[in-house]
Amino acid sequence: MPVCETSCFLLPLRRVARNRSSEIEGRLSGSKPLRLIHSNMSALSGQVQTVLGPIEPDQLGVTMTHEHLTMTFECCYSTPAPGDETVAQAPIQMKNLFWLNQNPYSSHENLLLVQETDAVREELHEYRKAGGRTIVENTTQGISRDLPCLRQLAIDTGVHIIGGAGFYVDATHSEATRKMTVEKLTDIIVSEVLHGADGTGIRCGVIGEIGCSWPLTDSEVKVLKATAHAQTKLGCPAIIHPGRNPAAPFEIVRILQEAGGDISKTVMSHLDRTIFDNGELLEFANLGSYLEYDLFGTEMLNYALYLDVDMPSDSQRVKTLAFLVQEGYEDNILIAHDVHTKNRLTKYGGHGYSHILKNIVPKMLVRGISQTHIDKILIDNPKRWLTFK
Ligand SMILES: CC(=O)NCCS(=O)(=O)O
Repeated sequence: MPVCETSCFLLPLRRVARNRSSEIEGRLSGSKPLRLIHSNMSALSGQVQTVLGPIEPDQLGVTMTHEHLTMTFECCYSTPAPGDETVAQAPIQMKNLFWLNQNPYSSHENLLLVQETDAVREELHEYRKAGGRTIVENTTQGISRDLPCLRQLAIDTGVHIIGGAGFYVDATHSEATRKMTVEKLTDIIVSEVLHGADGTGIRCGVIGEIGCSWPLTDSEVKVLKATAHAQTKLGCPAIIHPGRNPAAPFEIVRILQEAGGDISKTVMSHLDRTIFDNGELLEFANLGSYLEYDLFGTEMLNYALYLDVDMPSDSQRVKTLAFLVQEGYEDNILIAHDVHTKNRLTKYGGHGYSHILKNIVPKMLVRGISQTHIDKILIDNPKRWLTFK
């Protein structure tokens, strides 16, 4: 298990060599052949790849960079506290919603966002009305990725949806995945972007969310290296789910860098529940990845997936964003809700996919984050990240 001492997290950023030739061929939606002439150049260069095909970056508009529209999260089921078994097994109902919001991972039913496509479709219409245009759907192998469903939702709602290539955390890796070499994993990720995933022909437009535990497992390290190799070949965006420890994002960046990854096109997700010290946050920000606060709407006392963590409130998240802007990192910030359980949907009394646009943006303005900075966070930064090199 590669556990790293603090000193190895402080390696300087390295420039990635990007001039190796490659002869990889792929096919764009509708069967146009795609040839990678140089390692980081393809027919996708300068474009963004949605589940309906490539689009111009200017079409993206307001973008949530970390959501799920259909997935299962049974890998993170948490046994209910003694005495809570009955409520945990009851169908979701009004009188249980407070309990559910405090214990979202202790109800099996709540972990099946996959059952809520109609509700999600309605929410996407609301999202468009609120000014939203694009969603990056981060569901990867292991948590029931369903690209045909994403494609249908994009057609039904007009929201641009970008699918994710690669693998979630080790607990969801199959034995076959765990046995794969880095080269094989790289081939799979590259193919999911160039040819389509899960035998569908629907192409992913980002790598990730790539799942990491704390400590990292051997299989996760291989997937990280494969992510870096695929990114080098494709010049594409990547997004990482770090393990629940402040050292995790540093270690992951080091592994990606050493494997030739492009940190400037990589998002570190879930910083809300990962790095709490402002000094440490600035140290991490200096490494050059995008800094994602993607748990907006999640407010709970006991975070069952790691009880040591005090989950911040939305007000505290906004305060951290204001701090990062004040420190000059406005070009690196991304935000989202990471809806991944039923209780987060408005159908179940949750905040839905429009909470940031309806409630958080006004709060950001009140706390001194200017409209120009908000536009960077919601439009310009996602566009830069999602555009293939
Ligand atoms: C789907 C997913 O990975 N969500 C993240 C949940 S966590 O609590 O931030 O780890």
